[in-house]
Amino acid sequence: MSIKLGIIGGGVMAEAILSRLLAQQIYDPNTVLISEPQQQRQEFLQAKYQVNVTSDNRSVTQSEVILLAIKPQVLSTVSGDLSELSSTTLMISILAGVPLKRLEEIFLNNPIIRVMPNTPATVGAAMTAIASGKHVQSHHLSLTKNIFCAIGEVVEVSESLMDAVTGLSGSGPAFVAMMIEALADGGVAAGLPRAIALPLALQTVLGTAQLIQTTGIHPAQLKDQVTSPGGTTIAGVAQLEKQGFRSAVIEAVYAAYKRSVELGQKS
Ligand SMILES: NC(=O)C1=CN([C@@H]2O[C@H](COP(=O)(O)OP(=O)(O)OC[C@H]3O[C@@H](n4cnc5c(N)ncnc54)[C@H](OP(=O)(O)O)[C@@H]3O)[C@@H](O)[C@H]2O)C=CC1
Ligand SMILES: O=C(O)[C@@H]1CCC=N1
Repeated sequence: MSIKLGIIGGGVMAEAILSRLLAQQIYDPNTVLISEPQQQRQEFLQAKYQVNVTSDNRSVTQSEVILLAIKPQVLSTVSGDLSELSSTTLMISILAGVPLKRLEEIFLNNPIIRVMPNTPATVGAAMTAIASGKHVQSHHLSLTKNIFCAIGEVVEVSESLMDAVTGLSGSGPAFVAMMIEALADGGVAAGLPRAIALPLALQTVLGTAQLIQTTGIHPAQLKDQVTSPGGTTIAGVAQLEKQGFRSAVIEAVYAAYKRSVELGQKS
């Protein structure tokens, strides 16, 4: 069977996307080829997902779609392997920071779409932003939306916003995971067994996100609703403000954005 989806780099994000695409039957495993240097990782991916694997990036060049899922730092090395690329292959890059302009210098005539998904892809709850390059036609965009709608929500943005997207929703799962961990630690400090604290923390974050999403309430209004006069919540809120919680989160997203810009300049 011919290869429809070639993936270069079989790491964390490739697996997060692949697992969902196969579960949703967007691709048959026979039609997927992953190029990955580590033999142990190849064997793992082949055994778990029944996909084709290789260590030779050149084997992927005739795929209908190529998902570039390597680190931005190895793009130059990988581009040398793709000199025989078919000009009809749709290139989808999830590389943080790397601009379309740079990708179009490498893959001269190919349609290229810059995409920033996130790891909740594994459970179909990703947030993905996409920006199209100059050779992209409507059928390329439809194909890309079809792929990324299968792993969660999709938004089309101007490329100039992609580094900011990367700082927020690309890196965001790590920040939220730290918040969940810290909430659970707080519960443990207050005497809860960890086995109880973690599910409480998790459901609190999940439920709050659902509440804000479903009702459309502003986050500040929800905070006010929870905060009884002279009560427990305002005592906690005062501590968060004293410790610079909101500022820390803002600065985290901004630092991730700046790093995305920097990675693009180095690519
Ligand atoms: N992790 C995330 O949450 C997100 C990541 N991204 C982007 O996705 C990309 C991949 O990130 P992530 O999955 O976290 O990284 P990983 O390091 O987990 O995956 C990259 C994979 O590429 C392999 N690789 C290295 N060199 C080559 C090569 N020359 N040819 C083919 N494969 C190679 C690596 O192998 P080895 O380990 O042996 O080096 C590794 O398995 C990055 O560009 C990142 O910016 C985008 C959104 C979210
Ligand atoms: O940390 C990184 O560079 C990648 C990009 C977005 C999430 N992870």
